[in-house]
Amino acid sequence: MVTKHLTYAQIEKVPLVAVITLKNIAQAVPLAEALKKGGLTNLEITLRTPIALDVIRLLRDEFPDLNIGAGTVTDPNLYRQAKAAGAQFMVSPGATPELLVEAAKYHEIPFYPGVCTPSEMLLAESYGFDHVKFFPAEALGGAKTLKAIAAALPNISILASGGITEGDLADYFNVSSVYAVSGSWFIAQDLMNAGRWDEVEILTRSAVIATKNARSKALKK
Ligand SMILES: O=C[C@H](O)COP(=O)(O)O
Ligand SMILES: CC(=O)C(=O)O
Repeated sequence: MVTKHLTYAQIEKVPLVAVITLKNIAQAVPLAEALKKGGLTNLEITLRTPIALDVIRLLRDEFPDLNIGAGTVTDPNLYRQAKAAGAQFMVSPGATPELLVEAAKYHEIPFYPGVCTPSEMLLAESYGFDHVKFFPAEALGGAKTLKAIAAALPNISILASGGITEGDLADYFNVSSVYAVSGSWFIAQDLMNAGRWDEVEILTRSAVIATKNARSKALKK
């Protein structure tokens, strides 16, 4: 069983991860600044664009106080490249045995294998990963599905992602095994393209406050 890493604990402090896909590297620093001012510290840079590894390197240099991870880490080679770029955590939409073996070599870097089913959760756990990403959460039935799974697999911690918006947060955090959510609903591409960073900051602050409220209400139950 994986011990609780520093970065798992860091995500748990503000249990919200921004999922960021950037095509323009000039947006990286102003976006990270807006997210940071809004109170968010966990940034997942998806490896879906050619600049993604450069963005990770840049943000690690510029924001030593933020938790910068890599998303869409779909094979061992991408895992190694993201590690070399300085990613502090790794996320995948799904996982192959080869990827799980590679990630298991570096348990100091938290890895969230993507899962859809209890079988995939058990497979991830058998490689030592008890924190997984449930993706695409809303399309898979969202909190209702997770509640049913948590009844049988209460020790697998869930990062829920995919189609989640602010109004869904209470439902997710009411599921005992959900420890964090991730998404992009507060990072509107049109605001970024227009350089309206103040508005990104406002949306981020709202998402952070809603996340903290949803979790603290759930913990009091
Ligand atoms: O990694 C996850 C998703 O791409 C984030 O989902 P979202 O863009 O639907 O919030
Ligand atoms: C969707 C997802 O989990 C990823 O891109 O990493």
